[in-house]
Amino acid sequence: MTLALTELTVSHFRSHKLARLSLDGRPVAIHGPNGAGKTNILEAVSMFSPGRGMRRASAAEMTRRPEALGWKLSGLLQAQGQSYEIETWSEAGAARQVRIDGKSASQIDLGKLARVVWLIPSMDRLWIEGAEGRRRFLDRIALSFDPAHAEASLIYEKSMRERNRLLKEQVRDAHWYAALEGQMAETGHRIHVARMAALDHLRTAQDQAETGFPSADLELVQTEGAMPETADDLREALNESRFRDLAAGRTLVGPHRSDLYGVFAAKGVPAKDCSTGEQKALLVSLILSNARALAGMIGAPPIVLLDEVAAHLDAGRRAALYDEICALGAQAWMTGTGPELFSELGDRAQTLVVTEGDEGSVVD
Ligand SMILES: Nc1ncnc2c1ncn2[C@@H]1O[C@H](COP(=O)(O)OP(=O)(O)OP(=O)(O)O)[C@@H](O)[C@H]1O
Repeated sequence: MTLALTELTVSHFRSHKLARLSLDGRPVAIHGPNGAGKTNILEAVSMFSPGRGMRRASAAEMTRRPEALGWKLSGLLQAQGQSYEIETWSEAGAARQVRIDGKSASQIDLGKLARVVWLIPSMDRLWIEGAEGRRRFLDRIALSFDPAHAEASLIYEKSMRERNRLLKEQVRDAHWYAALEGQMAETGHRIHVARMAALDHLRTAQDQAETGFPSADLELVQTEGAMPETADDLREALNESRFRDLAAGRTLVGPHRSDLYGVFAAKGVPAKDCSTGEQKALLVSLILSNARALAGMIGAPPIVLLDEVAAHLDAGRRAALYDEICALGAQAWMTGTGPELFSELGDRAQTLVVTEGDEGSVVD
């Protein structure tokens, strides 16, 4: 089975006034000069996944300046052996809407059809910078396996923000906390289970891989103590932590205190101490494992967005990446400044050229 966009219309989105793309299911190699609007196309595709897309931008930031009041993305998606008309849009900075085959739907409904995963340049420092980026990276992987993960994360974060507000205001009345902690315990436990399951899927897929990319030993660790094992344990831990949390002015226990620890398996070196190229190769390896695992689970690999990945790999690894993408049958959308970065793909990919025109980006 395949999972691919065969049409994409990008309207008033970032630098694109109106772009109509016809896709044939092959990987899509997009090249053009800096600032032309290549990444904006990948970002548009990422908006078919639940949440704020690969740049985590607000609806207003994505609206084409200066004239537009909103943006719209529509496409024809081949998924689960069928063709779906999918649309998502935002008007005047309002919450993003979704329609599938003309009917109003949720972002998660769309995410169940359009599984999308990505690697973007800001992830280059993933292993070096703070734990939040690594949690987000893992959550995206978990979400690709189960789009409802997005909902659990949203509810958890909302409840935690509210609890942190109470803590900051030094509210000591237990009854204000009980319901919030109940909700945090239930969703927090779901988040933890989904992350552990995602890691299991990745490990299995890595073991089966013969891609020439290094594999990573991955562990989910807690910044402090251990993650409570059940929802009840987490509720109790939150309850017990109240006085400590009041002193800190924030919640100190829960899945928001988890971190993803990675080791370059063959060398036994923590990912953060690997060379820049090795760190990139580890990320590519993880995204390929994600795609392979998902193909095993739902019968089709996800749509894979690789922003400026080709330029950072040597020719051998680039060829290995392309071979793996083609072997998986994934519709990978890849960007680079010149066509030479995609030469190893030959006619296995479709090429789009993006340039800057008088009225915004032009796609040929
Ligand atoms: N809301 C917006 N309205 C209009 N233009 C925008 C908006 N947001 C970003 N842009 C423009 O989009 C362009 C950047 O597009 P994009 O990030 O897709 O470039 P790119 O082709 O991937 O370039 P690079 O090779 O440098 O990464 C910039 O010129 C920027 O000014």
